[in-house]
Amino acid sequence: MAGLLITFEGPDGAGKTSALTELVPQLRQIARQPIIETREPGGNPISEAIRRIILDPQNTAMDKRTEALLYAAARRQHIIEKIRPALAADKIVICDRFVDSSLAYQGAGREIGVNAVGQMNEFATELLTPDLTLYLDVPSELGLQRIAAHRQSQNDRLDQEALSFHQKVRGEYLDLAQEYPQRIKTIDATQPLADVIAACQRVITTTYADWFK
Ligand SMILES: Nc1ncnc2c1ncn2[C@@H]1O[C@H](COP(=O)(O)OP(=O)(O)OP(=O)(O)O)[C@@H](O)[C@H]1O
Ligand SMILES: Cc1cn([C@H]2C[C@H](O)[C@@H](COP(=O)(O)O)O2)c(=O)[nH]c1=O
Repeated sequence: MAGLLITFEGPDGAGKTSALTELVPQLRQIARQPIIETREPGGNPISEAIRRIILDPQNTAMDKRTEALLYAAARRQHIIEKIRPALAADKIVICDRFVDSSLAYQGAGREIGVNAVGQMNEFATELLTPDLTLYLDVPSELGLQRIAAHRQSQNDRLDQEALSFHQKVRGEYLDLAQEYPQRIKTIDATQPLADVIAACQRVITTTYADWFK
């Protein structure tokens, strides 16, 4: 058995972090293998340091290709230090964001091009692809409203982007979900959080029934 890589994706404010906070402990109770929860950019000290640089609102001078390279560099280190060893040990890795984020945010949002960003990530990941991706879909306006309503600290550099940027990001996620329907399952994240969590759990446990009691 090789491990399972399950990723969560969505526009800012879709509720991935909120959903995972409740979902992962629930899944741990019924999983037959250990679950590793992690996130991108981040997941280990080097990648978390890169995260701080990328998201720092002071870094207004950052070029969009520099940004894309930094996300890919953080991802590479994350895969080497954490994801690959966990998969090799047959664990279930649940990751908040992965390559689809780069395709949506840098490829479409920053208009670098989805193919160019995809190629760069093929180099970084050596083609490691999630087994399953849950895409939490919300209209960009709602995602941004949620962030504004619950803001506890200064917005990060990407949260501060214009609505049109976030709309391009969501548009690319919707295209990816159409292109890869076997891997990417769309969850309506405008529902109450409890329903979003239940829907995610249902998709994971029915798709990988053998992995759960
Ligand atoms: N289904 C929901 N209904 C209403 N509010 C929600 C829902 N899901 C999350 N929220 C609220 O929206 C805000 C953003 O949620 P969260 O931080 O989980 O999103 P996220 O997808 O992780 O966003 P980001 O990628 O920007 O970190 C939080 O304050 C959370 O309480
Ligand atoms: C992995 C990845 C992330 N992003 C963006 C998406 C978000 O705006 C931030 C990460 O913050 P979160 O609160 O942890 O969701 O970074 C991106 O643009 N490209 C990527 O590859």
